[in-house]
Amino acid sequence: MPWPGLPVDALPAWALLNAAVFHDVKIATLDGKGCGLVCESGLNAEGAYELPTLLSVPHNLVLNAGAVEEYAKEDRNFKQLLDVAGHNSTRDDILLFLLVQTVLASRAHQSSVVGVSNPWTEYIKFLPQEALVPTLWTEDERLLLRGTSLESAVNAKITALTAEFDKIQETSSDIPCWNDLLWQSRAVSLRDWFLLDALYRSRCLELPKSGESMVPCIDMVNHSSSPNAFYDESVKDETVLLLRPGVTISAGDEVTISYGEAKSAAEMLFSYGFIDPDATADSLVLTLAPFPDDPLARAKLVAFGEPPKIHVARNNGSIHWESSFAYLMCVNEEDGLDFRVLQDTEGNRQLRVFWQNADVTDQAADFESLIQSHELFALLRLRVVTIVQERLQDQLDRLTSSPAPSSLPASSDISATRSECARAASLLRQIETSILEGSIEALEKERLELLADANVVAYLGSMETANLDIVDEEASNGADEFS
Ligand SMILES: C[S@@+](CC[C@H](N)C(=O)[O-])C[C@H]1O[C@@H](n2cnc3c(N)ncnc32)[C@H](O)[C@@H]1O
Repeated sequence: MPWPGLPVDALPAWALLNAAVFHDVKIATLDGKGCGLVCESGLNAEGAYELPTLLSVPHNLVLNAGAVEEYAKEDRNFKQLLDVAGHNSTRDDILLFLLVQTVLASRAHQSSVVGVSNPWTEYIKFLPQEALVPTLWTEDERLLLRGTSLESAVNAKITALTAEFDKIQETSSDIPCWNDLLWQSRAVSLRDWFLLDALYRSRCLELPKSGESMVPCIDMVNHSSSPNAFYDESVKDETVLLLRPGVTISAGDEVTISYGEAKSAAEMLFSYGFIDPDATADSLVLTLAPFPDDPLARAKLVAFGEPPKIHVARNNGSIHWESSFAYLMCVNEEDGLDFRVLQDTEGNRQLRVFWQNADVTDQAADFESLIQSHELFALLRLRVVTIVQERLQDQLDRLTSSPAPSSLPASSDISATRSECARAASLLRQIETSILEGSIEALEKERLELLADANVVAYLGSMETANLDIVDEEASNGADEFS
């Protein structure tokens, strides 16, 4: 759709009309970051009893689950759309609302029987029409993520977004007014849906009272690893941007908040389209799949109930990793694992998980605790460490065998990629390579320690003897056949 746009210079007029108040700050265009908020005169929160307010936004402008419901009460056509295509999550409902506002904004000069205008119909015109999040990268650009933890995450998100868009089209095409407005005139494309998703992800906030929300004007504030401001909800239910305690800022300084100190480089790039090398948590998350030849693989996945993952983090040089599924993955029937399908009196069938004859269905996601007291815990831990180490090694091999953006010749496809994407991908690759190398080394150390554990040595010794006995037996059976 022709994306509606307004210059950001017009934002103060919108703010005035809608009672959003800027105090000593203004919107400005900043190098490499799009728009941002800049201080107009010096402010000081040192020893202040009341922290200086930089921006206040009335509650009626906050876009959250409740606001979408309220809008649906005013607009029965939107209610119909929401009823067939929404009500799955706050995010989905907000995206549907934004989709409608965008179409209304882009058709402002044309008469339409659907859609009630509201402050967001205008505000959406100030939002950027581009976002550097990888779901909006070109195919060539996405190749730069090969081997990083974002490779599969971005592909999965693209598949999910495409399915969402197809579903909205399918369910709303039966409603004549929405069919006319959204689909028949081809007003909306899949790329629009990707952009709305990117805008939502990079601009939504978690407010103490209003929950997951988009807040106009406050969503213009950029991120810094040493932020000078923070947002909150006031007693009057306004969303306010306040100067941080103890902070002094001068005219011309940029006002910034933190988008989350605990976010990894991959999360920052995925949600916001940039990586702040000073402020990302040294961590990564990888998917984990059960052994392809495990006959219990399907049951384990169903019992676990969520996509299996490995989390790795490095704090002050020491590695921490966690993978609940790896514990379930490494136990089998001979260890005491069992699955039974039980049927209740109403005929509903349910998969139950048993560990050493006890029903542990409710603890299936925490097998680490369940096996702590097992006499062969060290052996089970060795299996888990080996699984995790092999998965990380596979990832590292994939990462290092795909060429880094900077090592590609100018004539290669890299020239078809934007430099911001190449820079971000290159930084992500460096960060993840270093975490993977450090983690593999730590896991190898633990693996060697476990191999020296007395119980493990005794168990492996007994297995070797048993194997030799089988070989002897087979050899003597073979001799019989030829005698
Ligand atoms: C909440 S919006 C902030 C307003 C945005 N700059 C604009 O022009 O509308 C978040 C987006 O701003 C940009 N951004 C914020 N902080 C940044 C930073 N420190 N470095 C680079 N880009 C940043 C990213 O594009 C991010 O997705």
